[in-house]
Amino acid sequence: MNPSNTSAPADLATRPVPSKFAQFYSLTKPRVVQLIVFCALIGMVLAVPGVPAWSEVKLALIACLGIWLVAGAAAAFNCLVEQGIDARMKRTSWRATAQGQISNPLTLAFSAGLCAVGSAILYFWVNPLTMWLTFATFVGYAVIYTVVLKPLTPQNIVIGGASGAMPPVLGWAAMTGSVGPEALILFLIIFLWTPPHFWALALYRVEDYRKAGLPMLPVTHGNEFTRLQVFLYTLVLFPACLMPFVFKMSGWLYLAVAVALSFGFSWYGWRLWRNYSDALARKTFRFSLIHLSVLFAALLIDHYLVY
Ligand code: HEM
Ligand SMILES: CC(C)=CCC/C(C)=C/CC/C(C)=C/COP(=O)(O)OP(=O)(O)O
Repeated sequence: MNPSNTSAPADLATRPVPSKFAQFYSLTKPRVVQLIVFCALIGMVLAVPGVPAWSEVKLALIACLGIWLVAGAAAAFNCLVEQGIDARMKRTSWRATAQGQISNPLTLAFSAGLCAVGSAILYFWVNPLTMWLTFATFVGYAVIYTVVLKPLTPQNIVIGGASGAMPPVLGWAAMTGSVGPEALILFLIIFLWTPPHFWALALYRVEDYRKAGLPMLPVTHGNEFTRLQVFLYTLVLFPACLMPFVFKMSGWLYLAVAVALSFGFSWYGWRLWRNYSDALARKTFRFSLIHLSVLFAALLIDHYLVY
């Protein structure tokens, strides 16, 4: 057992131990990675004008698999590195690595295995550019964000967010063998979305982060400053979300959805800034997930309506 799990909350003791498969699967942070792969898929869809040929559908599915495996590997590596921190935080103390249910060599082998298989799929069945960009994203999140930036600076998630924003670029590269300006617009949207997404959560989890000794913005700069940053980022994100329409990547349906979602997110940001409660911060975090999922789904639907 990992000695650090002595500080885990008491209710963990009463939880049934998940199966080995479930333990390994949860290390890949499945829900985050699902949205990541979905964003990559939208990059693929927008890269192919009109209705795709069967060969393009197959290529997209294979690329999704490769990106999914490497993203899961990055998440598992993060769990390995952060097991001590995870054990100190209520939200993450249940993780198999924090609980000492999976040994370090096994977690490392799992992460390396997923990364190797995913990279091989991308290299041989998609294209080398996508493999290298995906591998760079792995290093960006697993090493630069997790190991270097997270314990160092409250701007960790702003800089580290660049790796989370890469999926549409990976998707575009998978279908075209290049990186188009349209993919960079989608990158910009996720890049600007990440700070309000994460800081809304960090606001109501601030005690977790304080206990873990991590310099997240609400710990280093306080609640009020972080709320202002959340609000300002939702405002800057607003015009970025309109760019796909402005640059003719999408039509009126997307524009309507983007305006509604952006008003919604800014409205949450404004209310959070003016009148803080943990409940509202939690709702803002949840809305961030709806915002990105529905925005990208609108790009997908619009793409096939327009063509
Ligand atoms: C450096 C960038 C990011 C940071 C620091 C971050 C942080 C977090 C954290 C701490 C959670 C956990 C919430 C919880 O356990 O209650 C979370 C949840 C989530 N994040 Fe992010 N995130 C980032 C980027 C992204 C990106 C790029 C995506 C997708 C494109 C994403 C999608 C999600 C989803 C779907 C959840 C919900 C997971 C669940 O309900 O289990 N995140 N994020
Ligand atoms: C190859 C590829 C596409 C990689 C994608 C990288 C990736 C998984 C990005 C998502 C970002 C993420 C899970 C942040 C969680 O923050 P955290 O690690 O600070 O959260 P925690 O406190 O829950 O560990």
